[in-house]
Amino acid sequence: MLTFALPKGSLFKDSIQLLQKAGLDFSAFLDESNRQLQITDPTGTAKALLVRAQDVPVYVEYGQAQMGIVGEDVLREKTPKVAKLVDLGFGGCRMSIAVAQASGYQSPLDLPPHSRIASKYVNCARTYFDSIDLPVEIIPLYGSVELGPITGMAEAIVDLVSTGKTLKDNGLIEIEVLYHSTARLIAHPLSYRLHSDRFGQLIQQI
Ligand SMILES: Nc1ncnc2c1ncn2[C@@H]1O[C@H](COP(=O)(O)OP(=O)(O)OP(=O)(O)O)[C@@H](O)[C@H]1O
Ligand SMILES: O=P(O)(O)OC[C@H]1O[C@H](OP(=O)(O)OP(=O)(O)O)[C@H](O)[C@@H]1O
Repeated sequence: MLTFALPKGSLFKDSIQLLQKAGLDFSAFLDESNRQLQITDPTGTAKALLVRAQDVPVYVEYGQAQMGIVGEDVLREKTPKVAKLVDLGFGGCRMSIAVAQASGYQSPLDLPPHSRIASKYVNCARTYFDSIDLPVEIIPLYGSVELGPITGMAEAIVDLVSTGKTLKDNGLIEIEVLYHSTARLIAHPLSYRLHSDRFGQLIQQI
């Protein structure tokens, strides 16, 4: 039986709908009274695990799930050993650097050396600032990263932007886009090679 790791949160509903179009029904996860974290499709041919977005590649890398759906941002941050199969087109957002509008910074190069940068994406942030040779202190956070510059804890943030509303409502502006991200279908590399027919059929349907 094929097992999928599906992300809770922003990508959840689109992931369920996509698999429904491919003939796999995991809509039981949409029922909020159901607290099961693992369900089997009514056809009995596939199973899904409901996990945090950041944990999807972990289940796929370790082989507990043969396939998963996860944002490109998580793949760049975690660099897991998984096969990247298809750009699914939903979950569009960008990884950006933002600062308080009042700070006057218009480019990352305006940031003073040893600035503090708050982020959930510490590796993406580190890679970018290394690439421009600017020494910075990265402050790891787990959410509400926009509070970094507002409270004065950090000069800038590296975070996802989609509509831009969170930045706007908190008086922040984007000064650089690091990359664009959408949801990806990923697979356990060995399973993908061993079951290429089944995977190929499913990818066609998706
Ligand atoms: N505002 C957004 N608009 C569109 N896609 C987004 C947005 N924020 C995040 N995403 C995409 O959805 C994925 C999951 O994000 P989500 O916010 O649900 O989880 P998370 O906050 O990163 O994880 P967790 O809540 O488990 O810590 C991200 O990795 C990204 O690819
Ligand atoms: O540009 P927008 O459409 O406003 O979306 C951007 C917001 O979405 C994500 O936050 P999320 O909802 O995942 O919250 P968290 O990072 O604080 O957990 C991201 O970290 C931004 O805060």
